[in-house]
Formats: sequence, C-alpha cells, structure tokens
Amino acid sequence: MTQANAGHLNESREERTIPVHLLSGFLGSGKTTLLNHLIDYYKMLNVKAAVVMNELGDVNLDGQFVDSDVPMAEMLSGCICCTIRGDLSMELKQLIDEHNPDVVIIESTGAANPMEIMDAITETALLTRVDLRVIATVVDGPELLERSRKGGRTYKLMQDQIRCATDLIVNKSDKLNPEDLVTVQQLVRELNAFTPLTVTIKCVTDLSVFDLDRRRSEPIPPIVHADQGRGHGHDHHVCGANCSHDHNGHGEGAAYVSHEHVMTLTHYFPAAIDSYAFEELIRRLPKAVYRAKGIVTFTDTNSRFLFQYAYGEVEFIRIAPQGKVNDVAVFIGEHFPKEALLQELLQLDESFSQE
Ligand SMILES: Nc1nc2c(ncn2[C@@H]2O[C@H](COP(=O)(O)OP(=O)(O)OP(=O)(O)O)[C@@H](O)[C@H]2O)c(=O)[nH]1
Repeated sequence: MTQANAGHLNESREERTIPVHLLSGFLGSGKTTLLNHLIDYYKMLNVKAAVVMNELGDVNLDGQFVDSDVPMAEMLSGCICCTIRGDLSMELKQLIDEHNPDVVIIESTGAANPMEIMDAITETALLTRVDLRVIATVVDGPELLERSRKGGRTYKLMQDQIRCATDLIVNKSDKLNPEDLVTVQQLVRELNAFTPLTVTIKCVTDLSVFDLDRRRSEPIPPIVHADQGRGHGHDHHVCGANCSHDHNGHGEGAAYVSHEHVMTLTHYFPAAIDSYAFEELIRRLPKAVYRAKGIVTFTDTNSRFLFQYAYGEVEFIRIAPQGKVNDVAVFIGEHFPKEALLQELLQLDESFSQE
C-alpha cells in the first residue's frame, strides 16, 4: 500500500471520505473489462474496493465476472441515471456502512447519462461522506465511428458520455485500422479537448489515475498507451471549437496536462456557517460551475437548508432532515478554479471558529 493510501485508512471511520469512481461508456464498450483490471489493481495495492453494478435487466450478468470477494451492490431493472436514480444514495450508503471499503467503483449501464449519475452521487454526499473522483468513459472505438456517420440519439448519448469524462479510454483499437483510429481520436477530441486520453485493447492501461492519494487538483500526467511505439496510439491534442484555455506550458515535451475538463469539488462543513457569506459565495461562482447542491446549517437563522444551484439560479429550502445528514456542498463544472473555491469555503469555516 502506498503511504498516502495508508494515511487515508488511518482516518477515523466517522471522518473518512470515501472516494467514488464512475465507469461510464456505451453498451459493450468494455466497462466490466476495465472494472476487473481496476479490482486487480486495488488488490495489488491492498486497497479494499466495493462495487455498485447497474443493469437494465433483472439479472446481473456482468457481476458473474467479478471476483466474489468484492462487496457488491446490484441495482437491477432500471437505470441509475433515471428510473432508479433515487435508490443510488441509499445503496451506496448501505454498502459503505456494511463493508467499510476504501473506495467504491460504480459501473453504470451503457444507456446512462453520466451527468445524471453525478447528480445522484451528489445527493449521496448528504448521507455519507463520499467524494466523486474519476469519471472514466470507455469509448467503443469502432461503434463511435459507425454511429458518427449515422447520427441519432445513441450517438448523442455517446457524445454526452465523452463530454462528462475526467478520463477517456478509447477501447477496441484492435478492430480499427490506423486511419480510422486517428479519426476516432479526433472525434473524441472535438467533444472533450482536455481530458487525458488513452488508446487501448481490452482496456489494458496505466491505472494510476485511480490512486487514492491523487488529489483531483493535481496535474494528471498524460496516459501513455503501450502501443504508442507502433505509431498509432498517440494522444493527438486536437483542440475543438470550445477550446478557450491558455496553452502555456502545453507545447512539445510538456510532461503534464495541467487542466481537467469536468471537475467536482465536495466540501464538508465542520460547523454552521454564516448565511450572508455563503449566499455571496454562491452568487460569485464562476460560470464554469454549472451545478452545486448541498445542505448547510446557518448560524444566523439556526436552521438547516437544502440548496440547489444550476446555471446561475440558486434556491434554498428550509428542511428538518430525519437522521444524520451531513452539512456538505458539492460543485460540478468544467475547468473551474477549484483551489480558489476551496479556499473560500475554508474561510467560511474559519470565520465561524474565530467568533
Ligand atoms: N475485440 C475487442 N473486444 C473487446 C475489447 N474490450 C472488450 N471486448 C469485448 O467486448 C465485450 C463487452 O465487454 P464488456 O467489458 O463486458 O463491456 P461492457 O461495457 O461492460 O458491456 P455492458 O455491460 O453490456 O454495457 C466482451 O466480449 C469483451 O471481451 C477490445 O479491446 N477488443
């Protein structure tokens, strides 16, 4: 186990925040294949992983291929991004309470829109301390190419899955000729210009992005595909029309990609906070934060509020939660100044403790 992983385990059970990774990607793209590599990887690191598997049907066929030692919650007969989305929070909480894992991996159905699942994980943060880390989208290379020629709803879903990713895996490269592989990578890059991308066969890749000691604000080194020597595994950094970042430091030989596309920030408040200061913080959120949600307790009203923020609009609803509910705020957006926002949140905590 790495030292930082061990540090994570030393935190008291009550205080621990469990990292959650989401595996997304269209039907048959290779999510279960990736999941199995990841389970082996964590075993090697002595990290206890638990899994949530979601199937549209009544039977969890993919679960049959997963090591029976791994604690697993099966969510069947519906999709966690819509029909059974409300159940995800409870399932995750139960899995964590019962098995006390170091990390949870969620494999969504191929039909799921990851944006909706990200929202559901946000809701989980109210009940138990979780931190959404990696959203890995496995792209079925040949399928993406074919669907891009036809268009339609499935192609749109595949595009959404690519846009939402914090890590992209272009899989089934063995089924593509070199020209088509370049086209597929360009298609992916037009949708998501910044996220680290790797080209794989059977999802065999460096899994260090899933390390528990990697902070999300750290630079993520580009993943290098073992196949690069053959000349068609390169990450062609083709910037799409949305490319608005500054390119300093990303020229030839730059060792790191110093920005992420989709980011999440989860902050647990140790105590009540000032309502004016919090509202002010929400009002000043950068445009790149498109979603925020949470529960807060205010010092000046002595009440708890559920807040919802979407694209500039904020709503506070007074609530009286039953049972233990965390005070937490989760922010989701694209390439926003995460560290600065975290500092502002910490200042809210400090201003209270100084009173
Ligand atoms: N040729 C080829 N086949 C692959 C590759 N990766 C996975 N497969 C196969 O593709 C099929 C689907 O892989 P899974 O890992 O089950 O895909 P999935 O995304 O979990 O599938 P669903 O749960 O149905 O959405 C299996 O038969 C895999 O062996 C690859 O890189 N090349």
